[in-house]
Amino acid sequence: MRVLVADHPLIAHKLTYLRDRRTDTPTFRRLADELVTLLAYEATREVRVSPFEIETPVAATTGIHLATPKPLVVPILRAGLGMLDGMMRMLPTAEVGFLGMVRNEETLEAHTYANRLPDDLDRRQCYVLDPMLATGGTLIAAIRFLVERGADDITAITLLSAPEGIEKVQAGLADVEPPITLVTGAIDERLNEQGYIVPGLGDAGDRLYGVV
Ligand SMILES: O=P(O)(O)OC[C@H]1O[C@H](OP(=O)(O)OP(=O)(O)O)[C@H](O)[C@@H]1O
Ligand SMILES: O=c1cc[nH]c(=O)[nH]1
Ligand SMILES: [Mg+2]
Repeated sequence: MRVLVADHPLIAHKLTYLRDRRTDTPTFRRLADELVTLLAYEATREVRVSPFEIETPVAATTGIHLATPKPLVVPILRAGLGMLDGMMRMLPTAEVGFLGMVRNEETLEAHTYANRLPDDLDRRQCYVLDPMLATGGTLIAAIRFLVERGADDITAITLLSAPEGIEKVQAGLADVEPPITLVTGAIDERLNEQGYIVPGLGDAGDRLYGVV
């Protein structure tokens, strides 16, 4: 897996306010939305395009547009939904599929409770959205799901990642053939005993949806 940390002062600035426990839910949501648009710029560098003929008021020219089949954006419910609008602003014609996954707070195992994805993802480029990569269990399960259905190029976008989780994803997907890229806003210090990212931002789902 290729790991890209989007190293930019605007991203670090917005992440600082996102982390701050004093940041209220509406501001948290807005910052998550803004951050994903910045991360999407890096994450879509290799989005597939095809030539497209147009005429400007001055001359005929060849431009590009998104190739078909269109990319698939997959937010992982619940917290990944907070990144969907920002991503769709960047890729307005992409298709959206949903995966509902939740971590068991004791065992930290990821459990899939909802799947609304196309059955056939043959040759599809997929963008997985989840703000947090902690132990990595959720991302491994989500990526395996997509690969089993034929996805041939997968980019995960996270706002924060833990070093232990990145290592686990590398090891857990070592046998997976399609190229996998992780674009993240920052790699934090570590996980704590409860599997939370340190310093992190707390529970992303709770902070996005006002459960405190
Ligand atoms: O890397 P992992 O250890 O698997 O943890 C990361 C997952 O935990 C959070 O979701 P959570 O299970 O809290 O569900 P939620 O989005 O509904 O809050 C987060 O949004 C990731 O999906
Ligand atoms: O720090 C963490 C780890 C998992 N899920 C979260 O929402 N936050
Ligand atoms: Mg949660």
